[in-house]
Amino acid sequence: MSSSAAPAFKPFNLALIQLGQVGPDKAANLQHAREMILRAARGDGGAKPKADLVVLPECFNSPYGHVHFPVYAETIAFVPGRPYDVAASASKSVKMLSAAAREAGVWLVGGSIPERDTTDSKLYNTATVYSPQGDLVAIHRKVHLFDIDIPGKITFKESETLTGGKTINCFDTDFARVGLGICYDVRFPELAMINARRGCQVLIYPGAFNLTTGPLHWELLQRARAIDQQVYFSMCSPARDMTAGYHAWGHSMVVDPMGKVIAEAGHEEDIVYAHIDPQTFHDARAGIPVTTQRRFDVYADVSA
Ligand SMILES: NC(=O)CC(=O)C(=O)O
Repeated sequence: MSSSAAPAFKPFNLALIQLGQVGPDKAANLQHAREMILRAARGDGGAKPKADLVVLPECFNSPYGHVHFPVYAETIAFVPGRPYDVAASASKSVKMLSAAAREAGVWLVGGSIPERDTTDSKLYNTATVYSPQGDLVAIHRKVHLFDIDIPGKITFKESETLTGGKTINCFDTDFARVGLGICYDVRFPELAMINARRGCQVLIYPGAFNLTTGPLHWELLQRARAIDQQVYFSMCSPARDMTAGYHAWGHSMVVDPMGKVIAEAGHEEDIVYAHIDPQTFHDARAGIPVTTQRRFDVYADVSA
């Protein structure tokens, strides 16, 4: 987590890969993700502007489900602030993502993958981030585990095999400070607030809502976080696959700091592009100055 001043917010192009074909064959998942990263970075062969920052969805290299996490888990052993040797990494996913970011020359939020910690063998749902040089610059372990039980609809218990992360994470690019979360983390405004109060102008959460919670909450939560923190907020989902064990909602989305949805996918494989304009961010904060109207004399500052 950076404690320095955030970089000046500059315009940039964001591309979300709503990845399809995520099946049991990890090598095939990685190969397909790589092709889509290169395609997204190049603006779909020139049809769209080239992307500066590309995002993959939650659990892009493995089927989504607690039984799969131990089988697909990879060790990463990233220590913030220390140089990371991608070539020596045991993670095939890290190697692919690093090479793809470097080849495409883009910042890359590499969705999330099941991760096994090298010291205690605990499993995490972990996002990794790469610079255009292919350096692994940040990770985020999903803090809030997706444990829900809606009778007759959906029961899911990530905590059967996963442990929740303990840190709040962001990274600096040459155009913005970007805060990270993963899926269920969006339901906890504190995480978004802390990253926003630490200077993030953009919050990105790989995610995979489902056919029960997606229609009601996916857009609402993103617009809520965008408005209450006055930031760009974006979630990137896998495409829906009704043959898979988990049916993702899709609808990868980008919301501006006024709460307007500026880009949205359907439920099939797609790449969604959005131009991120800092003026909207500055106008939102100038016009509705909640960032300077907080009453920490009345309630606690959770970001302190
Ligand atoms: N999959 C998740 O982590 C969260 C989700 O689907 C929801 O909150 O709903």
